[in-house]
Amino acid sequence: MSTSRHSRGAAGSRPPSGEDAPYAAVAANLMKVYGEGETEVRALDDVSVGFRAGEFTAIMGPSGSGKSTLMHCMAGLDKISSGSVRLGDVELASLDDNGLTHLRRDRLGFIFQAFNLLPTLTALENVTLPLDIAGRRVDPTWLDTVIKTVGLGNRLDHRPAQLSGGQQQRVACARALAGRPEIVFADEPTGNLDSHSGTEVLRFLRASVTEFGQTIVMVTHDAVAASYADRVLFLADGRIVDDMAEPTADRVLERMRRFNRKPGESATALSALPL
Ligand SMILES: Nc1ncnc2c1ncn2[C@@H]1O[C@H](COP(=O)(O)OP(=O)(O)OP(=O)(O)O)[C@@H](O)[C@H]1O
Repeated sequence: MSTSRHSRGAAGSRPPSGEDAPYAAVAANLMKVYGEGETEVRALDDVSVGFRAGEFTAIMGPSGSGKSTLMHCMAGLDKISSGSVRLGDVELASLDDNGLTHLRRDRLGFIFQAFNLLPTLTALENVTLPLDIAGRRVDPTWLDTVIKTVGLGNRLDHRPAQLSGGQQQRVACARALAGRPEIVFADEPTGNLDSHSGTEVLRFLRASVTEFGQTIVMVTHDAVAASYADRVLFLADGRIVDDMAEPTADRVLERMRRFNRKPGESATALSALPL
């Protein structure tokens, strides 16, 4: 497995990220409880975290640790039990359902594992659909840049069924970026792709951060995918238990293995275990 990082280097046009960058989203003492009484589950247990503008963050952790719940709460897709979530200067709890719908539509981009393209529309129509629905003007120069970066040039007239999985996910990536969202939330974007297509999608996400200053938050189970990020947050039992800067696949894998290790067991004894 490669230990290399993925060219996070500062491009000339890149806005400041790192310690000085403003936060695109902040959660403070975030709690999310499902059910009650004996069936109560604390999916998020007092989570406080900030996502800096222009940074690519991966969220990892064992199954059931709260990754999807955190992403859904940050994106206004799920109501929180207590605490606070702010996107830019907007407190999500202050918005009603209509306000949340507008916020998601106008300020956020989404990429899902299952592409979620409309089968009757062409690739280009899928890319511009959210803007068309919102009645927003498509910036032709920006659209051109996104489509070139994602490498879809000669397939814009194709319908999803005429595209490979990797091409469909690249359409979904272009759709997420077309409206210049403040944050793109990606939920296992490479989960349905072979490694070659997955690499193409991850390179595009990386490039959109490095070259355009996009902010991305991505849930993944894949250490290689996480190594494209600037930072990896590790969740366990609804809490953030680690925060790794400039990850490599090997360091991420080693950290994930520690979740499976019983006290006293050595790293070598478990190194052959499948995750
Ligand atoms: N709608 C729901 N109702 C009840 N419990 C839920 C609901 N959604 C999630 N949970 C519980 O909350 C906890 C966190 O779930 P979540 O889906 O966020 O974990 P995850 O880390 O994304 O898991 P995976 O890697 O398997 O997708 C789990 O115990 C899960 O069973």
